[in-house]
Amino acid sequence: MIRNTSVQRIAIFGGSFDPIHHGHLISAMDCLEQMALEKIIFMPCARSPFKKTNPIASAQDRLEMIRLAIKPFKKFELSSFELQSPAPSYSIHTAKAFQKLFQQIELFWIIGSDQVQGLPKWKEFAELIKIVKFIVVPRAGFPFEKKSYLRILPTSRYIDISSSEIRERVKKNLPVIHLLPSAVFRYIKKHSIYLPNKTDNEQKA
Ligand SMILES: Nc1ncnc2c1ncn2[C@@H]1O[C@H](COP(=O)(O)OP(=O)(O)OP(=O)(O)O)[C@@H](O)[C@H]1O
Ligand SMILES: O=C(O)c1ccc[n+]([C@@H]2O[C@H](COP(=O)([O-])O)[C@@H](O)[C@H]2O)c1
Repeated sequence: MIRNTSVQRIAIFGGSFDPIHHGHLISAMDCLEQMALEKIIFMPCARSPFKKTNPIASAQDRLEMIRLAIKPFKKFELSSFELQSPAPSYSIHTAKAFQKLFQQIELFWIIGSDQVQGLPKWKEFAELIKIVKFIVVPRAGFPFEKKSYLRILPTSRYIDISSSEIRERVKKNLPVIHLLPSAVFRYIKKHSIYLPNKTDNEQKA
């Protein structure tokens, strides 16, 4: 493992990314620019702790879709760290591991505002907020209050796109090309992901 000795402002962007979409990419770029981050690490989870079912697309497909989506962005990186451990993926484990990787790091964790209310229920929350500060990207319908552990973008915007909408639209054979990068769209088509004939169990990670 290579150790980095300079102080860096790094954010982890954790999620199911089932699939990654323009909402994720716009949020990440807004965070990068407005919070003066050095880089953003996209961190697909095995399964989010509060979600009862596994993602529909396999871990390999979600990784590949993220790889394709972030290719044009120099400061976006991808990690398979959470996919190498059994579900669920607890952010405290990831945060501790990344803190150890760097000698001096200011670590952030990007979330949509739909996550803010449930944050205090995250595993080892008191410990987690000693390691990361959460950068909140607003989502329509999810207002939130300021807290010491939250960082709010100076100029924020709403991007009303979700992975669940995309999955539903693919199932119904409705267009989704406007909601995600075209390389991801082509990947979904080529590998027949999110089609109605595949049950959730058949498609589990
Ligand atoms: N359009 C968006 N605007 C702001 N934040 C978003 C947006 N989409 C997702 N996020 C945030 O990105 C993180 C990862 O989200 P996730 O991969 O679960 O996507 P999602 O679109 O919320 O998925 P689903 O619809 O399946 O719940 C979460 O913190 C979520 O709140
Ligand atoms: O650590 C926790 O307890 C915890 C609880 C809920 C969500 N998370 C993380 O939050 C990220 C977004 O999750 P989700 O549900 O929007 O896919 C993902 O990286 C999850 O692992 C983490």
